[in-house]
Amino acid sequence: MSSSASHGQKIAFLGTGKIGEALLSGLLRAGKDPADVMVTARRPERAAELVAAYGVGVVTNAEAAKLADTLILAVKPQDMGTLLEELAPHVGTDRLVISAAAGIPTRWFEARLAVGTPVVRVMPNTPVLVDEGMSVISGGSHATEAHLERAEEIFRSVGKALRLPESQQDAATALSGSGPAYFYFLVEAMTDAGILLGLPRHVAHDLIVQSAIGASVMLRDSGEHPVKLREAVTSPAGTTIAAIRELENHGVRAALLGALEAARDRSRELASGGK
Ligand SMILES: NC(=O)C1=CN([C@@H]2O[C@H](COP(=O)(O)OP(=O)(O)OC[C@H]3O[C@@H](n4cnc5c(N)ncnc54)[C@H](O)[C@@H]3O)[C@@H](O)[C@H]2O)C=CC1
Ligand SMILES: O=C(O)[C@@H]1CCC=N1
Repeated sequence: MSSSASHGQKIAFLGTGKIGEALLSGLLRAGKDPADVMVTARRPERAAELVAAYGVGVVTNAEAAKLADTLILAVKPQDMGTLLEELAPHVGTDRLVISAAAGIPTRWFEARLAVGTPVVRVMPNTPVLVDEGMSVISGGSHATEAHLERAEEIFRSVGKALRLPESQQDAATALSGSGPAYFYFLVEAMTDAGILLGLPRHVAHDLIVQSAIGASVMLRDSGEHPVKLREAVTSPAGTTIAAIRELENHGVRAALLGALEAARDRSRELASGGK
């Protein structure tokens, strides 16, 4: 991973909840100087926690706009309207505004910021906490190649970053933004299945988690199609095909198609910071 994430540039996190803190910790691990990082927080106790854990500065949203070169907005889509009202008068067009919010398009920010302010939309995911994030990046109408590279440098320091047209952001949100949750859900359900089969919970957990890690590394590194990898596990008249038949009988594939479509649709609904 890069050890020079936006070297010397000052970065502010506006909203330091789950994803904001995950990104913050990743940037610091990648070598970013805490003196160049600031956060904003609504509650003083939260601010104190972040200072104690990371040694970064705490500022107000307006101060962040004045002090930081790059502003990473990581509040809920529903809170973005209030944040922008507070922030917009202080953001110069020489700042880069990066939004990590689901759904909200760059044009929504551009309409609220001074004309010409560069905006980049990014959909990261929580594995940025372990430097295995997947971040999808799209530029708004005033974002130059240099702005996109600055955003890429930040998000590459905590995993992979991929540029996609903004029209594909809602789909990317459904796949990689929410994606880790689907795997956790599966692991949780399969651990319960282990309990049903009589294994102690910690044993079931360890068996499934290591299987997930092994399968993930093979998916990434083997160059094989997932169907091939599954076929290699599925012995004739064996155990795996008995399980696969149950999954097919219960429409798990169709459920996944429907689930990701629902996530994509919800992202679209959040386009205006909706409820
Ligand atoms: N959690 C995830 O896996 C991912 C979340 N996102 C996006 O990141 C954003 C944040 O999501 P989470 O971290 O899950 O939510 P969260 O609720 O954990 O964090 C949001 C934080 O923003 C703070 N906040 C709200 N208004 C503020 C304001 N005006 N000034 C300063 N701080 C303020 C809240 O106090 C809270 O700490 C959302 O827009 C979401 O769509 C994107 C990718 C993945
Ligand atoms: O659930 C959400 O809305 C956020 C966006 C992607 C992952 N978490």
